[in-house]
Amino acid sequence: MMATTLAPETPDSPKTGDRTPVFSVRDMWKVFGPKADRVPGSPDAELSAADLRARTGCTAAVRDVSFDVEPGEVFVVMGLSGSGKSTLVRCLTRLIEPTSGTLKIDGEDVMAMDKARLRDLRRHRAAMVFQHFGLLPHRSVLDNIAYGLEIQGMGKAERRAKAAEMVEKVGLTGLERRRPGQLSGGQQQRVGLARALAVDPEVLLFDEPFSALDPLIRRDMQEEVIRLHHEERRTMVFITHDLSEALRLGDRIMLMRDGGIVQIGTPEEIVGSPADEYVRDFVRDVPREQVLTVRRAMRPAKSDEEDGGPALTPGTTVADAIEAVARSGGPARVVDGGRCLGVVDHACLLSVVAGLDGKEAAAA
Ligand SMILES: Nc1ncnc2c1ncn2[C@@H]1O[C@H](COP(=O)(O)OP(=O)(O)OP(=O)(O)O)[C@@H](O)[C@H]1O
Repeated sequence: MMATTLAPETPDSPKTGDRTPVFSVRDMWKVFGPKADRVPGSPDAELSAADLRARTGCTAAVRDVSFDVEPGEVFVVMGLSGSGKSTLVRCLTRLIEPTSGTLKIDGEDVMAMDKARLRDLRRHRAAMVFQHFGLLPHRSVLDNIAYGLEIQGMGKAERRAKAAEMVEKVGLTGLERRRPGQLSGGQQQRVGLARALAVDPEVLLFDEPFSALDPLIRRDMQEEVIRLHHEERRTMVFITHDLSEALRLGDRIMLMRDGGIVQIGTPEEIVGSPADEYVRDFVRDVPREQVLTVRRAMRPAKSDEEDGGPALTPGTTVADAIEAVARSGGPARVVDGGRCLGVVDHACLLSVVAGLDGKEAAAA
């Protein structure tokens, strides 16, 4: 069994559990190699990746994976190269056929879908944005964006009008007539994004879309995704091997290693309560004060502290709380819906930064 931690509900993260998940994955395996379907459920399934390869010639790219993607969340799949991210996300629309397990979209069994239904799923419900944008070189920006609509059979005038809307949405106004070769990498990725958005899919799947971009443009594109997400609340599954990208974008992060899940949690849970040494190592250099919040740092308020001092929401980062406490010179209250949940002072903020908050703080 893989150790998985499911995120608890918090006021700042999308609610879980009260709606049908967009994707629901259970016990999924994808094994490449000879007689791959014999591996799941057999004693070989317990072997390490290297031993499995040596004994059977098979690679378990996805290993007994179970998780839900909730409506409206940005769900980040993170892991080192070869950990199984791309294979897993391609399995979600059966671009790669899972070897075993169950898979549902909005409660509907994806494994039972016939070819026509699957085509419909990929065209209308789950659009993919790739690292290599796959743009058509001889078509204009506008026609590239309209391409998915053309495949859907939409008439020319209608699809161009829709594409023009998307041009504006992703900040490409003025570039509609250009060919992809006349655009920068970041602009080309915006075209890829606009093309995926144009079909108005329920969920966007991003496969390392920004890894070829230089850092400043990458940052721009991340902000674009965050802005779009805030505007539309569209569900997004985002693959990256970059931890800072995962922390910036993810409502929840699923960390993979050797095809399995090591931990699923909010950025705060991953950084603040790593599931094991592997995760701890992964997050070692993360500036904790920028990810952890006062929810984790606070202590109970004494009776004379409940009314005075600055008020912070529970989602305030420790970095912002340090500034508030330094300015006021005294403790700050953590207030939610008019109720004082606790206070943060110099000592508790410092212990979070120093990584001394540990289990007692989480329990409190
Ligand atoms: N068609 C295939 N046949 C055999 N093995 C494969 C195939 N595709 C992927 N693999 C193996 O499955 C494992 C997971 O690969 P995958 O591409 O999903 O990882 P990834 O985490 O997306 O890596 P990267 O970040 O480098 O893209 C790797 O060991 C890879 O070599």
